[in-house]
Amino acid sequence: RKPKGFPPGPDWLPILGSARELAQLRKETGYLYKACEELVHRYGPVVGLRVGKDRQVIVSGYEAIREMSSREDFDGKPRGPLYETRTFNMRRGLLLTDSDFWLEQRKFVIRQLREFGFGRRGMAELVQDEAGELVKAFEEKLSASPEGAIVPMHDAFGLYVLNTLWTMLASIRYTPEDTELVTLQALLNDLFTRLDMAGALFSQFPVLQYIAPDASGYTEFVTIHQRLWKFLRIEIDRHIETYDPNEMRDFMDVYIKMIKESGQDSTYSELQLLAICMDMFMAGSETTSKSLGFGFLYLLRHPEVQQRVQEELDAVVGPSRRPELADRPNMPYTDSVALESIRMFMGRTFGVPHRAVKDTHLMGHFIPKETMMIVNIPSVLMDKRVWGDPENFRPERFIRDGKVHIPDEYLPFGFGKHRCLGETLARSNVFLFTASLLQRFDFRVPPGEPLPSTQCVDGVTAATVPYSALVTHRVYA
Ligand code: HEM
Repeated sequence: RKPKGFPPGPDWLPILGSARELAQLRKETGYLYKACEELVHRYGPVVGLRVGKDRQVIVSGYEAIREMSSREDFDGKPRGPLYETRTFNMRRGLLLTDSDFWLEQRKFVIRQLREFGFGRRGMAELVQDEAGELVKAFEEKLSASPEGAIVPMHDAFGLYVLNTLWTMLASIRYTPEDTELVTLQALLNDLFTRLDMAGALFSQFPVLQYIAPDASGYTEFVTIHQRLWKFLRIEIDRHIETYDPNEMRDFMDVYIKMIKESGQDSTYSELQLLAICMDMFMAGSETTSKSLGFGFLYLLRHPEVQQRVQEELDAVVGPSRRPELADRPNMPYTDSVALESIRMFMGRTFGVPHRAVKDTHLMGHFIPKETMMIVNIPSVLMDKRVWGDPENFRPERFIRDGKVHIPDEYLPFGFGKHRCLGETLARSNVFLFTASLLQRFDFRVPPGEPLPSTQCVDGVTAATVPYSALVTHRVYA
């Protein structure tokens, strides 16, 4: 039964709830975010649904999202098999935890990451080094065919983005030869195209875990996560074995120190460390690399944007030294290309869901305790009233009087207490990776191929369709 005053939305059928209407809309429009656009059109900015066992509310538009994200009533994170299976059937990590446990852990993680790299100087060096490695990888591809190489771009960045994070976490750099890591990234990417931020079939209809574990995707979900746990566990064990209390090498060391010092009843544990690493692995690397994937797709479609970035690079950096993060204030156009790349990615991706921790109201509607709140970020980042032409890749939209101006409605990193803690690193990576590649190379559509499509692949986070670029060395005048 719909609770009285619950937000308007599709009918609730027995067992299925609104799942059929939502699935139908998704089929017609091709994407969950487009289906939600249609629901907003029909019912308004706060839409109420029931999908299987989950009572869900889709929150859309700047006003509603800002209000929801800034109120403690909605600071909870969803419960249920999807969210807990990934962390050993417990509520662990940072992405999907709440209450005092999450507050304490989030505070600790932010403080320690600042120590090991988020602080401006440390992070700048780290990101610059990794951008250098990325350029080197492209140089190698070109060494075999100096007249130009066809490079798959949609997955060109994952490893290097992950390295910026993993150096801080565990002093590790991976290479393309680390096959288990490359396989894991591919498996997770693939898995994420079959789930979405609103849940998974086996989570909304938990009985499917038992009667149809394979068909509902449950077995695959568990198997891939077990493989990831094993992979991350090896590094944690290595840190425990070589731990020296007098020499803190990275985040893992300080976390282990905290476990040793804080005792059994504290929120610090090896499983929590493993869950934090897993959250970082997922939230930190694929979001940034997919933003870069969207960015380069639009650069191929808009050679004039690429040329303007290169003109700015020539004027500010020149050909003989590498771009640095310190150049960013003098490169508003390239910085805006980074902002626009992230907008194009999150303009098709939902935020991490929240949960109402008590009976409350939002925009005049009654929201019962335990309702899952789905944050429709595309409704703001693709809002015509805010951006005018949101579908167009137009970095100039962020420039006012020659400086970068970020409107309040630019919220790809969320809002409020759960706001993304990797924003600084993500923006730095997208800026510097883009600048470093465009300083050395030109990117064009391979001869005979059409422009890469802007149709994306739906999933937990949106991805570009696979595409390649013809990469050549830049010729300086
Ligand atoms: C372009 C890249 C990125 C985008 C678009 C992005 C976006 C987001 C969004 C929308 C949220 C949810 C905020 C909310 O619930 O209101 C979030 C949370 C989070 N992000 Fe990011 N993120 C990015 C990169 C990163 C990076 C590099 C890291 C790692 C350092 C990271 C770690 C996290 C964590 C741990 C959370 C959970 C925060 C909490 O609930 O306390 N993200 N991110």
